[in-house]
Amino acid sequence: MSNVLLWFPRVALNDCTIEGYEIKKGWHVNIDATCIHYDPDLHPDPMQFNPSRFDDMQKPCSFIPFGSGRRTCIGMNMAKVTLLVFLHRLTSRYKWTVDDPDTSLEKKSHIPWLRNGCPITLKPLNNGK
Ligand code: HEM
Repeated sequence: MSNVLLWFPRVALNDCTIEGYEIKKGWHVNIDATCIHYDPDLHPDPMQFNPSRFDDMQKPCSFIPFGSGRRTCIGMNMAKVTLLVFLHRLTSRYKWTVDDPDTSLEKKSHIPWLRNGCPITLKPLNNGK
């Protein structure tokens, strides 16, 4: 599962131990969202495009595309609504034809892409109105 921000930083306010790792006060810690999103223990078969995986309750902090905690993305809800409207328009007003059915992925700078670039053809339904 791809995420926009690959990792985000935090500064430890106190000495602490997380899962056996000692972290000293003042250390800069990067939360590696990419690593979390590709962990097969959290997301079985993580390279598979499977929106139904979100039907089940997720373990806390296992899916963090908008970050987590006090500095969570303040645009999260705006982004979700914008994407909802955008996708609704694309799916309800156009007929989609996938030009190349190959679903294999390749990685570019840690981010997985469809190898074929996902060529599709959109034809407006009802003249796009
Ligand atoms: C799909 C769209 C977006 C994604 C995936 C995204 C992702 C993120 C992530 C991962 C962070 C860091 C959170 C953290 O450190 O815990 C962040 C921070 C932030 N985002 Fe977004 N973002 C998106 C859209 C937006 C939009 C639309 C806005 C504004 C209209 C926005 C404004 C901000 C701001 C101001 C912060 C800094 C918050 C802080 O440090 O307190 N983002 N975003």
